[in-house]
Amino acid sequence: MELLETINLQKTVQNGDTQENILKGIQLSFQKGKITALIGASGSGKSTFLTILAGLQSVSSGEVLLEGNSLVAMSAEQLRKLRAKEFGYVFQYAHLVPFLTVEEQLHLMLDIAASPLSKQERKQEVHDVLGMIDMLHRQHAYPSILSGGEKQRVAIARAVIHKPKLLFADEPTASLDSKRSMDIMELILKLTKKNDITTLMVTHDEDMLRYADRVIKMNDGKITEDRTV
Ligand SMILES: Nc1ncnc2c1ncn2[C@@H]1O[C@H](COP(=O)(O)OP(=O)(O)OP(=O)(O)O)[C@@H](O)[C@H]1O
Repeated sequence: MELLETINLQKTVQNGDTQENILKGIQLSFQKGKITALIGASGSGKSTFLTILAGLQSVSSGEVLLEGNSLVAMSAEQLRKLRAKEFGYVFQYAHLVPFLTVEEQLHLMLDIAASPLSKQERKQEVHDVLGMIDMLHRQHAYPSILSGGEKQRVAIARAVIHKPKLLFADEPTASLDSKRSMDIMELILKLTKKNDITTLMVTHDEDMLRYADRVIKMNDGKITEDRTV
């Protein structure tokens, strides 16, 4: 069974007097552990598609199946639990909680995901992940003193510390220069491959495609290219 699958996925929105079809029957499946990059012109529907798969937006018709279970059929509460436990999110900006230290950001995520780890195991896990992102020296720092790249490293650690099944990344490197972008992608690769996390990433940056196992191109709400790299 595929990890994630969409069946004839459609999204229609009301723009003034007109109805606009922004996703026009998308049929795709995603294998476990792979990194898929979603590319395409501005307005082609990439973020809409990503946020629907991520359980953050509803469909107009069609299905989204996670290990065969319909996200469309879930109640708001079921979806909230699923998102907290099985999904991780990274956006263009880190969106760290300003009044929590670096290590507290990670502990908070383990709390939200209702991690089965004991207190001691959680401490160890946070310590290990901070080591992996080279941020142990900043564990007691607040976000305001961190650089853009450091903030994004913490955001990525926070997105995967609970070992979600899926990581959704919407332009995770868009706010960074090319060296830092590559560092961030290396980190995403390292952390997701280690835990067999499946990654879906929207990007405008051609240089980031080298980190993907698969590249899907969208145009006007449809898939126009799908290649394994
Ligand atoms: N809730 C909404 N109401 C009305 N129109 C919407 C809504 N959400 C998205 N759209 C429109 O649907 C189209 C697709 O938007 P989407 O954000 O998915 O595109 P995108 O490919 O991610 O674009 P970009 O690369 O610029 O971020 C756009 O024309 C957008 O204006």
